[in-house]
Amino acid sequence: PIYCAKKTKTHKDELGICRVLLAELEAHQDAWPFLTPVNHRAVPGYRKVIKKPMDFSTIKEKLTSNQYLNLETFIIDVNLVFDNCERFNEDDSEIGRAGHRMRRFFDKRWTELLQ
Ligand SMILES: Cc1nnc(-c2cnn(C)c2N)n1CCCn1ccnc1
Repeated sequence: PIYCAKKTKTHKDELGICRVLLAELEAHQDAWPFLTPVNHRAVPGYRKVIKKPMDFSTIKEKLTSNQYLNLETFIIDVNLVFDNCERFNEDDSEIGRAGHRMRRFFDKRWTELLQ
């Protein structure tokens, strides 16, 4: 059609996309470092270095308690998981590599879902 309005997504549509994306992140084989909050009592330096801890279970709790205004605020929290991982872990480490793989997977999936 000549006139093609950009279909705006309702809040419900966006939250549906967040649920799909989070389920895929949690199911990913490289998700294991990010499934639950880092135990900062057991990980020296973590609380000092990482000002805003974030993990997939916390994101799920925020999603189910309607704390995300839109897809963007959800994406900000997911990226926080990966940015924290990069800050605290060497690129050439098990957890560092898992973080890079998960970020690449997430970037690919949300751009696909938004097309
Ligand atoms: C996420 C994340 N970023 N850094 C760590 C971590 C935890 N301990 N150490 C020495 C790190 N560098 N994590 C959490 C990884 C959670 N984990 C570790 C083994 N199974 C889950």
